[in-house]
Amino acid sequence: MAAILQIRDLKKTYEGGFEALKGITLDIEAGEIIALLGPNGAGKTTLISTICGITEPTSGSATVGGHDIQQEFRKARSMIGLVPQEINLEPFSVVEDNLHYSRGLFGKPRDEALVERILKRLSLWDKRRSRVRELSGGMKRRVLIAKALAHEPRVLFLDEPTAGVDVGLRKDMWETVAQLKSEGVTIILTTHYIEEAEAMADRVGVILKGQILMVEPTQDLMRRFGRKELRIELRAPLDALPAQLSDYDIELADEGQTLVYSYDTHADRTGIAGLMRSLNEAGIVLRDVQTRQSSLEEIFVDLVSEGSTEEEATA
Ligand SMILES: Nc1ncnc2c1ncn2[C@@H]1O[C@H](COP(=O)(O)OP(=O)(O)OP(=O)(O)O)[C@@H](O)[C@H]1O
Repeated sequence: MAAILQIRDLKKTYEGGFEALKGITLDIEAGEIIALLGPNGAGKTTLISTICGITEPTSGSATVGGHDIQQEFRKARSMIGLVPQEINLEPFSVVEDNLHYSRGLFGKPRDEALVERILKRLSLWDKRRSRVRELSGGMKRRVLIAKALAHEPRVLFLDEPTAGVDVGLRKDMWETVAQLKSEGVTIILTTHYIEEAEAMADRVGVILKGQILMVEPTQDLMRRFGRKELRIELRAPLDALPAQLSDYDIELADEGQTLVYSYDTHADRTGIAGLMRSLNEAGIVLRDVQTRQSSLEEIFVDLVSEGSTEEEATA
């Protein structure tokens, strides 16, 4: 099946010559959630704005449901719901009017039942007659999502949906997104919160300086780049590593009180059994052991710093 969103060598140079997108190519399958991760200024918003027709690409192309974003703009755009980073709602507007109005803009007939479903799904039903300015920040964000869904898009862009939202509401938002996915909506979200990508996304795309560094299933990314650490707390501290341990990728920490052994989570053999035997032979007595998997955050920081170094090296 063809990808619902196909992006081909998309470039954007802003007036003044700044290259915000340097050739993005990406396929997104129907029904998946993809998180675009990248530091400030990486080009995430520019990518979304270009696909949504807010910004003109300098070159390259993209299709949504087979419709070219430039040649068939209206068809492509009607398949997209956009939840912008900024809360751009009219403060005096009534919540439900935003949905009816947005549907109208896309030339779709008024549909009370649909608006009711969307508002209920986003826990906004009892606020339907409230004015936007009376709502909390988190509620306003939900109105933005509700509004973006009013014309029944198949693809939803969420540009930093939980920026400035407290932890409880953030989890709430994740549940909403998971529910939308279960209804077949394709979701592309940008985020600074790595845990958000980890919790929600099927795939993660890392964007840096207008380029996609990599796109991988979230689990694969963590397995491939993630390392695990075995931290062994010792009964008595060591001054130096004994010779029996010289073959292991091992370090002393906590002033000799802890041995830290790093190993590949996807290797056939972790070497842990051998290490335990060697410790025994060396007469080292253990007090406690713990394992720790590197987080997506650490992987991301590594990837971004590697990406910057490579770019500098080739510049
Ligand atoms: N209209 C514009 N004219 C010139 N430069 C722009 C314009 N809009 C964005 N840029 C620049 O393009 C780069 C990418 O910006 P963009 O907003 O796409 O990044 P981002 O990855 O979304 O960042 P953030 O996470 O901070 O939102 C930035 O360096 C920004 O200053």
